[in-house]
Amino acid sequence: MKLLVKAPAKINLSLDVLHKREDGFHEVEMIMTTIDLADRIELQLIEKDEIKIISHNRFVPDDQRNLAYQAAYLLKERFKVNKGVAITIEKIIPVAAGLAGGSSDAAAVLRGLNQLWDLGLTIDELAEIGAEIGSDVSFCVYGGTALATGRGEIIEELPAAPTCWIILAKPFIGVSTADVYRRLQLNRITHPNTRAMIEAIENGDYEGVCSYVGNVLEDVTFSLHPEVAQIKDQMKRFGADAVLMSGSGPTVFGLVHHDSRMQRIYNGLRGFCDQVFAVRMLGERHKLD
Ligand SMILES: C[C@](O)(CO)[C@H](O)COP(=O)(O)OP(=O)(O)OC[C@H]1O[C@@H](n2ccc(N)nc2=O)[C@H](O)[C@@H]1O
Ligand SMILES: Nc1ncnc2c1ncn2[C@@H]1O[C@H](COP(=O)(O)OP(=O)(O)OP(=O)(O)O)[C@@H](O)[C@H]1O
Repeated sequence: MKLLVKAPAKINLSLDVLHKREDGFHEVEMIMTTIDLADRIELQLIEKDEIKIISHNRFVPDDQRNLAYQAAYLLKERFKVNKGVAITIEKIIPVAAGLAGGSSDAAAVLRGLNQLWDLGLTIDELAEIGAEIGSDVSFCVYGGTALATGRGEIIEELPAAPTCWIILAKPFIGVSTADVYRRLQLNRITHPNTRAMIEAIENGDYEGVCSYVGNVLEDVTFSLHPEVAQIKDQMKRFGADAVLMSGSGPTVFGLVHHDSRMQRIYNGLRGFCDQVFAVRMLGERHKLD
């Protein structure tokens, strides 16, 4: 038996850090939304009682370091499943890019194996299990648009953000999320206005969304990799309505309303970025069926 599951990337429309916690993680307030840039995951039941990862991307581990493996392992152990699965990952989302590629693969495996192994878990239960794998996995289990708090695993659904083009530009570098959080200087933060962003989303106010984007991790990554700040400046100069780094970076995204301007920015960036995409937001939560 075989199942195909989509694993969409996320962007952070805003990312605030409130304080550092006793457990070493940071207390965050993030507005996240899924976008139409997705890995494709194929799950196939196999005879042998093992978890097999197949990926043709040299940056993606094919063993227990893979978050998709960890998702399958958690379900298998917890629910005493004695069936094997082969997980083939067709990687479309850039790796270590701030787009939650690995987390989304793990979330897709949780949703898919819930079906394939007939576990009958609710989406909330899957999200709770996801939090054991990584802070972004719970959000990825749900998808859509949400406020994420705690270390990122407490999810409150929001209405879909006003629709527009998302232009993504990733320079040829990877960023370590742990390193960026470690270097963050909490006393130097200018906090984004998360409440105003939520209100703008609830009112379908595109200009409001554009004016309240903010990410406190930007300055850390900019100081480590000045080319990320340069891409942000370029995208602004080409005329994006709002520009922000996603997560811990290095991917920078621009919000753009008009098709013609999207095309101009896309063409302009392709000259000097490793990867450039123009996609839409997904808007809707995943459905379990
Ligand atoms: C930057 C974001 O991607 C924004 O969505 C997330 O906050 C990070 O999510 P993630 O990559 O799933 O993070 P995890 O795999 O749970 O953690 C990676 C490392 O980032 C740091 N980390 C992560 C989340 C958080 N709220 N505080 C942290 O300090 C911790 O050092 C942790 O060891
Ligand atoms: N399924 C996977 N896809 C990609 N990378 C994975 C996967 N599983 C584990 N990894 C490892 O995780 C590291 C970070 O990759 P990932 O693409 O998930 O980062 P990210 O998009 O920055 O994540 P986030 O936005 O959640 O911080 C990679 O360098 C890779 O070694």
